[in-house]
Amino acid sequence: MPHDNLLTVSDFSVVYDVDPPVEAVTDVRLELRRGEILGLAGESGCGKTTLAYGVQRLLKDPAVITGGSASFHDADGTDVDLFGLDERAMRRFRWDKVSMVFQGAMNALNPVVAVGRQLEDVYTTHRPKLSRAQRREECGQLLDMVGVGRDRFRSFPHELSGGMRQRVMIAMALALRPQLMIMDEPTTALDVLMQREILQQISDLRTEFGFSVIFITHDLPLLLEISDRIAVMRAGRIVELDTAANLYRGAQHPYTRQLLASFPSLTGERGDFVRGHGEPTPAGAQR
Ligand SMILES: Nc1ncnc2c1ncn2[C@@H]1O[C@H](COP(=O)(O)OP(=O)(O)OP(=O)(O)O)[C@@H](O)[C@H]1O
Repeated sequence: MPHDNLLTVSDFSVVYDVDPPVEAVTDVRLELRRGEILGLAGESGCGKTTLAYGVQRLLKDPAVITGGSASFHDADGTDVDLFGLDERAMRRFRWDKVSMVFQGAMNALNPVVAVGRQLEDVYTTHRPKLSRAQRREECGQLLDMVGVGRDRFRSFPHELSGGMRQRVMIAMALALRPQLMIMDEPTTALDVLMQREILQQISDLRTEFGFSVIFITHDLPLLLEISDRIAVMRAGRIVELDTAANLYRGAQHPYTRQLLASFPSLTGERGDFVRGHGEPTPAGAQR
């Protein structure tokens, strides 16, 4: 039986070794459940990206992991100590188990290669045993799943809108069926309608495939809608972690309340945080 959690992070700390040193993440404890969408909220500079990249050991100098551990509970029943793997094993782990979609990802596509071909390359590199026909079929399915459509296989990036290109990147992130997807402001550059459609799709795909998502954004109203649970970070620490519904209805920490109150769409006329008609419904509130 696989562990209920996918990832356990304990007492994790990261310092940027500059003068004076920046304590970007301090003593973070986090348990990510299998199949959940966990939102990471907090103001710019509070350490969200450092935390998400740090547990995958993707940070470079001057970042120094000064303490803590991270354990990945693989669906096959094994526990992987992320800070104990050598570089090679870590690279393989990142490809097989985790994938990332970030804000500018859609601009990372090669402009002179058709998007389907770029998707196919993921399989050529990482699933060399697949036949060409199998690869093509997988790519077609993926393009359909993310709402691009397999008929766009031969399109070049410039022939697709930003939203479509970002969907192609999501297809790539899904290609190897990761257990964890880390999304860092993946829809921030897109218009609201496109943003909504993509988020709905991510949520549906998560239900279908059972992967977990760590979703990073400073857009708290959006997190309330799509997350199962939300961790609120401030100055490198998680100050509150609860279901979206509980945070929305009764945040405990003054900073969380302050953060909620800073979004006009969540506040009343006097700027208080209130619940009312037409407000976004937190994901967890419907269950
Ligand atoms: N290379 C670096 N050198 C020094 N300090 C850094 C470096 N990268 C980040 N920091 C600092 O570490 C802290 C956390 O930054 P981080 O990018 O993790 O925050 P964030 O919450 O993801 O912010 P944003 O939403 O703006 O991306 C900030 O104070 C930032 O200035």
